Amino acid sequence: MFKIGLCQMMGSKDKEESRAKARAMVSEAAKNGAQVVALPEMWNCPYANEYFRPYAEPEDGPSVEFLSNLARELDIYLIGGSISELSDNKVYNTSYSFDRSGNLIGKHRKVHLFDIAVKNGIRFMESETLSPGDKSTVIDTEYCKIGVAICYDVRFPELSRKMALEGAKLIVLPAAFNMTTGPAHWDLTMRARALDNQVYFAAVSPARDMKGVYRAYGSSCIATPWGEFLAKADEKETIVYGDIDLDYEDSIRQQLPLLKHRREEVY
Ligand SMILES: O=C(O)CCC(=O)C(=O)O
Repeated sequence: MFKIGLCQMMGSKDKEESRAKARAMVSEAAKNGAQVVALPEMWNCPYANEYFRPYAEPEDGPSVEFLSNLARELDIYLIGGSISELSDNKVYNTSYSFDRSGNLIGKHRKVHLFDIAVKNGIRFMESETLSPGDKSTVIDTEYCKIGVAICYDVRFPELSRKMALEGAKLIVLPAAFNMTTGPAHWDLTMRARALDNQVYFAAVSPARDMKGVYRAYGSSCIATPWGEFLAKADEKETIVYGDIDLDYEDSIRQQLPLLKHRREEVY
């Protein structure tokens, strides 16, 4: 059993301010006993194509160093939301994860780019500026294996299934759904990925900024292997906590052995 804390933070256009906010919220989560803490998608960059390249940093840039130091100082596992990464002149939406000593133990580049145009709703074309990653990501911790994916990645059940089959007991999703697809699909999708893989599924959004360039749906949440919400936020800045009970997960998997009943030869 361990405690996770999801920091539903309000980012800023000013990177220094975003770092200060992240430091304050991650520190509070650690003080309140969270051993694994997560930040949202693009926590230090406004969520719009025009900002991704100017805000992008290489892996040896200040934001990765900041996250590593924070994990070490607070003695926690930190899933560092996502930031804009610059590599070989390409820009990626990338999540870095750290152990208690601040070592980088995982790097996930968003695999599925968010290119959608919903009638009378949102249009967003991440592929205008971002390049996709090409790997799934499962990190090893002293508690369990943790899968990491980013936002739109949640819509592709194959990715979560792959991580579950690789042993992930918890999947953490830095995400920033919007006010069109959030109300329609957020709850359902997070609970479905938890239920169909019998994992804990934790999604961490930015808080909703009514003055910002993007209105995030908020609603950071933890769904259980039984498909229920253990905890869920509204749209305001807050920290969501939950106890990840691996014995409970095992017992669900024993009582309802979905993963064992798969018939891969049929499909
Ligand atoms: O899938 C959605 O509806 C939202 C996805 C998104 O906002 C993202 O990938 O950043």
